[in-house]
Amino acid sequence: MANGPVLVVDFGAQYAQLIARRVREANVYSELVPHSMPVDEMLAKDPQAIILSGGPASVFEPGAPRVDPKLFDAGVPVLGICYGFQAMAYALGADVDKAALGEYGKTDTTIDKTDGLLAGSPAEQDTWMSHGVAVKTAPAGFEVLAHTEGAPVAAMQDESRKLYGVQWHPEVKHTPFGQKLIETFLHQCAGLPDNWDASSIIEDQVAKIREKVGDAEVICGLSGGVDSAVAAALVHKAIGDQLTCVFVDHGLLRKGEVEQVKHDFVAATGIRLITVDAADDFLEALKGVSEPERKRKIIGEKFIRTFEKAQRQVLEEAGARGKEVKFLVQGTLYPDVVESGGGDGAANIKSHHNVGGLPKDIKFQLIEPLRTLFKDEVRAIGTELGLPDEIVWRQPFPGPGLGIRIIGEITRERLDLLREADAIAREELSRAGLDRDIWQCPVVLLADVHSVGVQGDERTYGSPIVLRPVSSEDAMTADWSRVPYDVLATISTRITNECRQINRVVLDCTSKPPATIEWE
Ligand SMILES: Nc1ncnc2c1ncn2[C@@H]1O[C@H](COP(=O)(O)OP(=O)(O)OP(=O)(O)O)[C@@H](O)[C@H]1O
Ligand SMILES: O=c1[nH]c(=O)c2[nH+]cn([C@@H]3O[C@H](COP(=O)(O)O)[C@@H](O)[C@H]3O)c2[nH]1
Ligand SMILES: NC(=O)CC[C@H](N)C(=O)O
Ligand SMILES: [Mg+2]
Repeated sequence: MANGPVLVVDFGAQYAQLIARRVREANVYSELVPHSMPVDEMLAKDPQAIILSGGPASVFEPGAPRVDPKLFDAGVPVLGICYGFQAMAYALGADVDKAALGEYGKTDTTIDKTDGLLAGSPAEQDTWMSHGVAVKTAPAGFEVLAHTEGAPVAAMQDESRKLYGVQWHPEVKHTPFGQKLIETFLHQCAGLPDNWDASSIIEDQVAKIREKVGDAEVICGLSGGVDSAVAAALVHKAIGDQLTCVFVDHGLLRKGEVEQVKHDFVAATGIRLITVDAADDFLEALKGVSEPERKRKIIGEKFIRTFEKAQRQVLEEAGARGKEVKFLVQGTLYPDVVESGGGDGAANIKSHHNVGGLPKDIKFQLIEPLRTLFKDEVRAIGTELGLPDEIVWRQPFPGPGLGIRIIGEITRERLDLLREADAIAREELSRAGLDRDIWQCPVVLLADVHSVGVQGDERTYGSPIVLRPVSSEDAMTADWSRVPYDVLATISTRITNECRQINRVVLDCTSKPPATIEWE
């Protein structure tokens, strides 16, 4: 039997990685490949099964990506989802055309046959749909398993060839039986064992890192956050003392952060760490800049220059004078990549400093063992590696730090002010026991906005502070947290009393989408 990965073929879907992630959740190894990869190359990977993703195109239009029918004769189980399902049906000669009724969102679905792919499924169920094209008749050899008002064939299978397709999206949380369908496809239809979990990811990455690095020296950009701590622990497991972590104090950190990271990280991991004070350098380069993308690009470049400059000190501390540092480890996750426009056909929402903000002439080779994963998976790996809860459950803090939380130009005075307000908010949220309920709470200074206040019978004309507490699972979507009013009241009173220039505290009650978590 094949023992390669389950291949997820990306047709430009919003959530192709989400399919790969659901497969991992079913304890099966998966890899994402672009639809432009020739079928022979896909089959050369010895896939145990193939999932065809959704996508924006209409399969009958010129230029739409097609599937080579050869794929269906290879004896590999295939599941088509939405566009992937339509493309499969079209390639096998079915009638695929504009739907009589487009279906977007929750859709009543009738299951005609609870068998094979839909074994054990309730006869009526809600599914999440997003389609304007429909499969009108099933290809020869297939049986129809389900229909909806707009999709005469909403699910189909040919058990003898192990080919399956669904019009709906089983990968989204809003399809209640979605994960069950994916598990049935993998374990029952394709007969795959569940043998892939956090410890397999660790083993796999450790082997890959060892092979790539050899006896070279490696640095890791360490922020004290979850992602870089887990990446560092993983690389340390692979190459031990060849790794040195570099923590950059860019002047955009929160109150007390430098001391806390230095102490906690080394105490928890014993990994060698050097701290570089680069605040003057970063703040000089950011002088006069208010446009968020420019800030991000400057910060991304300065990080790399700082790592380059730190090289000599790193080699000295590592007892490796005369060698060079060839690799840079970063704790990049998939959301950083997709938001920076790095997904196949995905839009650039913001250039995360560690992906879209990197300079072109970077001379390090990157090691990013978490690049295809989501935060909750990374947390599971951190726990498996033995990192303490304080690190694994730390709230995210963006690499560009307070630099993207001052709306307007960054100055030392504004940073000091924001640092105080942020420290108060964090202290009160922790005191109220809300640390685990809240994913993170950006505190944002609207530096160029002024409003009138009255303090001590005097007129003031100060700037507002925004509180942005959110709940989330993976930062791809988020909701605003319903923090109790009395906690908000305490934070507001303390900030306006203790930070003289602030005369107003406001709450951001917007979900993501339409907003993002950070303001810039
Ligand atoms: N102050 C810093 N010094 C060195 N490297 C940094 C710093 N801030 C960020 N980085 C690098 O950039 C990467 C991306 O930052 P990001 O904030 O997404 O991750 P993180 O800080 O490790 O985790 P979290 O999302 O939990 O804050 C980090 O994993 C790390 O490699
Ligand atoms: O390391 C980072 N570099 C960045 O440039 C960056 N921008 C946003 N973030 C963090 O990513 C998550 C999603 O943020 P947004 O909803 O604001 O896009 C949230 O957790 C943000 O704090 C960043 N992290
Ligand atoms: N989400 C999808 O994969 C959509 C498929 C196709 N573009 C349709 O509208 O039916
Ligand atoms: Mg961070």
